[in-house]
Amino acid sequence: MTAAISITDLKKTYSRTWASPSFEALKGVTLTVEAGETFGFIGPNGAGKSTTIKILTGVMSPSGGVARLFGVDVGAPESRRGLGYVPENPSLPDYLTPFEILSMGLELHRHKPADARAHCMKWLDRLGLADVANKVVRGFSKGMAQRTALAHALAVEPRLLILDEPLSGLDPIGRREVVDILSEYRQQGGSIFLTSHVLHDVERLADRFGLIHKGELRAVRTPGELVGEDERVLVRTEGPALALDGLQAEPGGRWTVEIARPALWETLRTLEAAGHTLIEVKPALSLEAAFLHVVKGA
Ligand SMILES: Nc1ncnc2c1ncn2[C@@H]1O[C@H](COP(=O)(O)OP(=O)(O)OP(=O)(O)O)[C@@H](O)[C@H]1O
Repeated sequence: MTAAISITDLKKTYSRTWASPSFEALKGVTLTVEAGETFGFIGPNGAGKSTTIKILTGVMSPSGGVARLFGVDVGAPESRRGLGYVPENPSLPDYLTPFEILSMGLELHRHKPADARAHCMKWLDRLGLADVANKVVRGFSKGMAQRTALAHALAVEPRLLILDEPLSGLDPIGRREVVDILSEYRQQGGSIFLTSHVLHDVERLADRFGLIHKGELRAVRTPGELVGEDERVLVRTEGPALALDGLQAEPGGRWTVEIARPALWETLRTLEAAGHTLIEVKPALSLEAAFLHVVKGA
């Protein structure tokens, strides 16, 4: 089957301006995202994530290499057939309503559901926007704008969703809802390419992660591989204060401590002896830990 995304030796150099020298933002990235796969593109600020997405979506051209969507070079407009794209800060026409924006999306993509009105309302409702469906988007919060852009992308029933930091403007409940919606899309066979600074946000969603740093793809891993590589665990408890290295207070008498895996049982015994109740133990799958580990080992 043709890959949803195939990128070979992709390069981007931003040309010199009066204020700054030329800059190599992508130094030859190669990766493949299979149809039906969810790929998390993870990296710190300035790593080259948005540059990659802008090339994939035809917003800018590469300086070298090849990128294809479903086998079609991204330079050709046909490559964007069936593509749903949500940029990091979606700029919506602020004189339109969410309903009008979704309706326009259907027209542009020539997507003709049996009842277009009901179809748009279904997606607005799904993204928690039914109450504001007919209000102009001027004055919407970043989260609401992001939800509108996501509803717009999903309403065209895309075969590929490209999402730049889709969770960044959302509160924790919003994040969970959007992760659920994306999981559903994925279960129905959709392909997703999404970026994030925060591994934790996408850990439930992605089949594989690509770790990008300074314009280079340092590693591609499954969540299982990352957890296996991570030798640190996070313990959360509730109870009285005690002297324990690295123990940090959270609101409401709760505590967290990140420790090396071999120290787990001893730490648990210490916390239990101090009268603590265990809330959770989980791999300390922080971006930093996983990323440093992989980069060091690469
Ligand atoms: N138009 C531009 N001109 C010059 N340099 C640019 C331009 N756009 C991006 N860059 C630089 O290219 C590098 C990669 O930027 P990019 O936006 O792709 O990173 P990112 O991984 O998406 O980061 P963030 O998480 O902050 O969005 C950064 O150092 C950035 O400053």
